Amino acid sequence: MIRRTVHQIQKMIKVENDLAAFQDVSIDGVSIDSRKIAPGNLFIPFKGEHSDGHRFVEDALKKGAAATLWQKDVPNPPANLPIIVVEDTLTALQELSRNYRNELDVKVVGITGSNGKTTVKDMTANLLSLKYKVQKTEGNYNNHIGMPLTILSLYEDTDIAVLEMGMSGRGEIEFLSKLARPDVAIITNIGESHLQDLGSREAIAAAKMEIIEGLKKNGLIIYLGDELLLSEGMSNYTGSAEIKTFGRLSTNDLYPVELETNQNGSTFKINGEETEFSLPVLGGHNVLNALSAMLAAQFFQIPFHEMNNGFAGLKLTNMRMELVEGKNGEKIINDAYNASPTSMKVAVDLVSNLPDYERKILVLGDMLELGEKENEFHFEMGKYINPEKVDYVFTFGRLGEEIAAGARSIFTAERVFSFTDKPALIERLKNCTNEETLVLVKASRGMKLEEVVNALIE
Ligand SMILES: CC(=O)N[C@H]1[C@@H](OP(=O)(O)OP(=O)(O)OC[C@H]2O[C@@H](n3ccc(=O)[nH]c3=O)[C@H](O)[C@@H]2O)O[C@H](CO)[C@@H](O)[C@@H]1O[C@H](C)C(=O)N[C@@H](C)C(=O)N[C@H](CCC(=O)N[C@@H](CCC[C@@H](N)C(=O)O)C(=O)O)C(=O)O
Ligand SMILES: Nc1ncnc2c1ncn2[C@@H]1O[C@H](COP(=O)(O)OP(=O)(O)OP(=O)(O)O)[C@@H](O)[C@H]1O
Ligand SMILES: C[C@@H](N)C(=O)N[C@H](C)C(=O)O
Repeated sequence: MIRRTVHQIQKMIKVENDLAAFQDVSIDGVSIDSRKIAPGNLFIPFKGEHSDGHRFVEDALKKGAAATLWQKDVPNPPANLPIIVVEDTLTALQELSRNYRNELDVKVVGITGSNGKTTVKDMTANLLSLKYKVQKTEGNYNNHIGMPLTILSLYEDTDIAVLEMGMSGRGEIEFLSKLARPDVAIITNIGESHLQDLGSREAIAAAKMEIIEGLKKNGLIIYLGDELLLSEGMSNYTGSAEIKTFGRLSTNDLYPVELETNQNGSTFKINGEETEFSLPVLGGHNVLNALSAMLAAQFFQIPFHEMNNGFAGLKLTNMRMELVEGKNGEKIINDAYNASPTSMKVAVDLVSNLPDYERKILVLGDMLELGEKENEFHFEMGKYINPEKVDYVFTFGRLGEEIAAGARSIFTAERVFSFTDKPALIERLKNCTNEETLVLVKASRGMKLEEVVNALIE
């Protein structure tokens, strides 16, 4: 992580006060939360929804912070302390990370897309770790605050940084890409996430393709070639970066052959290779995610035939197709981190086609931020479920009731239950499960459906 003196920091960001007395103070890492200060940190206070981080500056210093930023418009900065006054603490965080990134000899893989960013980030980091010292976005730190923090956590000797770039509006990916200046840019897919803000899938695709704006000239663009919005958008690309596509279609640079999925994961081969790859994570969509990671690893001279070792120990960030067991012996796929129609259909397909379960139950909640067609998306989701492959449908939330309505148009009524009260759903669900049952739990982050999973486990 970043290690610089106050003297050096003064050259990296615009400072508004005299720091002569603190020139040799050395910072080691950055924190935005005084409750998580590590010795030597630079504390960066933000004004938040509930409180102003400036209230915790002295506490942060007492807890071992070496120095702290202070936003100029906040009155009464404590005197005679290593306090660096700046115009705006968020801008200062971003500029510090931009300049730190440019001082490092690190290569960067930037990942965006509607679904799969975190998964592809984990896969790519695993493959690159076969040969390089790699750091990656932790958790979901992928926005205008999280990504700069990730960059500032990089060590001087890190070879490759794998950075997740998230967005919910136009211009956000361009900002992140120009800050991180990736060598490789991956666009996982175009779904419906953030339709509310962007208005159309075309606009979502355009927003994701902003990742090219900061891409190095001799870099590589990797995208889902099956997605027409991307292949059309990329047909206008006139830059000098290389382009590689992945997908199910054989028109892609990389595509799976002999793909088999089961309850332990998937096995597959790729065009032009004899190696059989084994992916220990559920879902055919994760094979596509793996292909994009493989193209990134190939760019850094890791041969395809060595990549199985990178998949072997793969553990995805939690709540992404996470298989756990409940108290009744039921298997639960905890896919509760987030949901959009594309990702929910992929999860329903997986459960519908997994063999060896006597009973399959879907627990589906609201998919948020879908805009004015949200009811239609949910009703269609309900109609998408196959009553010959799924036994019961439980829904949670206001929009979940639309899923139930859609399901009831093809299921008999006693197989569809809709709830707006989580304890009631849990109670009913517990009476439906045993060791031969498979349960899928999935909804948008805001629904916190992991609480259902936790209730089944505890
Ligand atoms: C700045 C910050 O830390 N915000 C987090 C904080 O928010 P809140 O406003 O509630 O803070 P408070 O008012 O409580 O406190 C103000 C500050 O004071 C600090 N502090 C407080 C108490 C104390 O004793 N000591 C202190 O120092 C405190 O740390 C504050 O800095 O808490 C919320 C709840 O935990 C957090 O959610 C909030 O985090 C914000 C949202 C954030 O952006 N955090 C980033 C680090 C991050 O990357 N978070 C990711 C999620 C990113 C995300 O949503 N990505 C989207 C796509 C991008 C959309 C983009 N348009 C956007 O706006 O995000 C996606 O779909 O993936 C994560 O947490 O996983
Ligand atoms: N290629 C894909 N196609 C469809 N759904 C996917 C794909 N990859 C992952 N998913 C699903 O999308 C959800 C989120 O996965 P992941 O966290 O990897 O994506 P993300 O883009 O980081 O999500 P978010 O933007 O919500 O943080 C999970 O339910 C996962 O199963
Ligand atoms: C935080 C935002 N980017 C997001 O993921 N929204 C989903 C839909 C949610 O919060 O549920």
